Amino acid sequence: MSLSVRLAHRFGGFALDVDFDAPAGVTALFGRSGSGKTSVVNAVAGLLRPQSGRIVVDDRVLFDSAERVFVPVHRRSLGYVFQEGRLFPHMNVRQNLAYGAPFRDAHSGPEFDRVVATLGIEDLLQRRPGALSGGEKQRVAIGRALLARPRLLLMDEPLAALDDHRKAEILPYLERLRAESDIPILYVSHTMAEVARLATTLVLMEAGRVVRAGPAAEILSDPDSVPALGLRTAGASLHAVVAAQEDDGLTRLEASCGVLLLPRVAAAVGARISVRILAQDVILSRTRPEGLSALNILPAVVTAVRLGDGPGAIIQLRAGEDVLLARVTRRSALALELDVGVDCFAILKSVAVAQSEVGVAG
Ligand SMILES: Nc1ncnc2c1ncn2[C@@H]1O[C@H](COP(=O)(O)OP(=O)(O)OP(=O)(O)O)[C@@H](O)[C@H]1O
Repeated sequence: MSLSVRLAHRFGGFALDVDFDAPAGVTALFGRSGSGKTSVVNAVAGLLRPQSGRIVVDDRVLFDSAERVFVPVHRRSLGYVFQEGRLFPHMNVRQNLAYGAPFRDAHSGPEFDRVVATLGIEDLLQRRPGALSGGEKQRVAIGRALLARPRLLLMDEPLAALDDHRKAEILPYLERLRAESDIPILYVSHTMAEVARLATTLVLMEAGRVVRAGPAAEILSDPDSVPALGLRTAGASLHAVVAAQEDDGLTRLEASCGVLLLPRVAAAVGARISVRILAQDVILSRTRPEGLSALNILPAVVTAVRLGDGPGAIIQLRAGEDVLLARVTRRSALALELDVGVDCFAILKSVAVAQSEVGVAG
């Protein structure tokens, strides 16, 4: 299943002009406030009628300005999850889940059981929304959207109203949804950690336009995307298997480039995980350093160098089968002669990896 979006629309001085495809998996629309993300979602939902363009889900045309096709909101078969769960307060969770579902087995049956289990809401079915936490409400809202059997799920900042703890609690459910559902999910966020963890496809927006679109891992680890992604949040993901939980509170991970030791990662031994390493948390050395407190020193090869206009540089590295980014000064990049093909060592500060940066490998 897939979504194809091409649209142009003008609101006063703001011009929206986008063209992208969203295959199965999570397609994140990422960009600054006011870049046009919500307007795109509204056009796909049928809440905004663009001045021109074409929107197709699978083979179904939802909008085509040339053919004068505009399918109204209620006939688009889309699931929509907002920032606030918007559940009915007088209904319990089971009734909320069944609301709007076109089939009788929405109340019970295998489809119902599967959705409820994916989202871990089995124990909440009799409760009313007033007795749920913010994260639980969002899980129910996602379940309700799924039980309506949508062709596409639209999620506009679904975690924005939650604190970091609740966000971390709900992210594994979204990862499970990504793995188990073949419905494309269009996901709006301006939180890079969330996007890096969930997105399979990334659409970067700036001032109403798409500046990059494609596989998320590729764009996130490309030094040329760093200006659009933000210097402080730029980074790449390492894939690893949890090898052991050590007695001193560290978790031993095995990645293709070597062993990593991180503060306790809440995952079972044998689990495949991905760890996001921020570019600003990587130091480079041409020789293997001795006598450093850092535990994680990985052999790597420079694969790209991007010298910015200012004092900084972004270095892309290959470490085993993974790609890393390092942010260093232009002066260091030149002094260390960090050119493409050069062997070096990437030194990671183990404390730098927050729990929210550890996800299930997609
Ligand atoms: N109905 C409207 N009438 C006039 N201008 C609008 C309308 N809807 C959106 N805009 C303008 O279009 C631009 C894009 O807004 P949009 O909400 O799509 O951005 P966004 O990237 O989702 O922002 P945020 O992250 O803050 O939600 C903004 O400048 C906004 O003021």
